[in-house]
Amino acid sequence: MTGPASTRPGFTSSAAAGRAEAGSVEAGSVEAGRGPLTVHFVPVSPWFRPEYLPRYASEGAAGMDLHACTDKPIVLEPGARVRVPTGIAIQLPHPNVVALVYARSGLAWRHGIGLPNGVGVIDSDYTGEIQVLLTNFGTAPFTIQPGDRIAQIVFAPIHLAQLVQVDTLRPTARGSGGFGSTGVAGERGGPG
Ligand SMILES: O=c1ccn([C@H]2C[C@H](O)[C@@H](COP(=O)(O)OP(=O)(O)OP(=O)(O)O)O2)c(=O)[nH]1
Repeated sequence: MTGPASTRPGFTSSAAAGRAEAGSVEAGSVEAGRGPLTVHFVPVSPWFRPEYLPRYASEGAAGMDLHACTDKPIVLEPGARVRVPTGIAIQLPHPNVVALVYARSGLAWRHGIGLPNGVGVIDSDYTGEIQVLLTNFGTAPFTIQPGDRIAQIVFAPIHLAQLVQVDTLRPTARGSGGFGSTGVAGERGGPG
């Protein structure tokens, strides 16, 4: 049974997932952080298939899942790292937009698969293939099959900062305290 059609850009129900076509990401406002964002993409791999197009897996998902676009499985030994192609290159519409590649928590929890770079930052002027760096932090070899959803990509507005030197900074309660200065117990308060 098919549920009500989603109006969310980039989201397709599993029934419709296979119908997504290259170039079919919907248009919308390009204003950063203000709703739908048009992101042009081109398939750049001979192994790319329409079902590898990133999409939101649920109506409220923040990230689109990225698929491994490979011709054969990749075996990731414990401690090893690999660069997994996704088969697509994107054009971010504005310098104030960034795409961020994050781990999938299920892979991290179940298999110890994470990103050695923490978060992948896709610059607005990068037009190469998006690649996902993965490390096997677990204890058993992990096999990535072609088409597997290996990470997720989040589009976010950013500020481009201008650094201005000043003599002093505005006082705050925290001041220079950091790196655990508030302790770990439920109630806040520094150690001792
Ligand atoms: O997980 C990632 C991280 C980066 N990139 C691409 C997009 C990004 O715009 C480019 C450069 O990434 P970054 O700035 O993190 O790399 P760098 O080590 O600083 O290299 P560069 O000197 O090329 O900027 O590589 C990916 O495809 N996946």
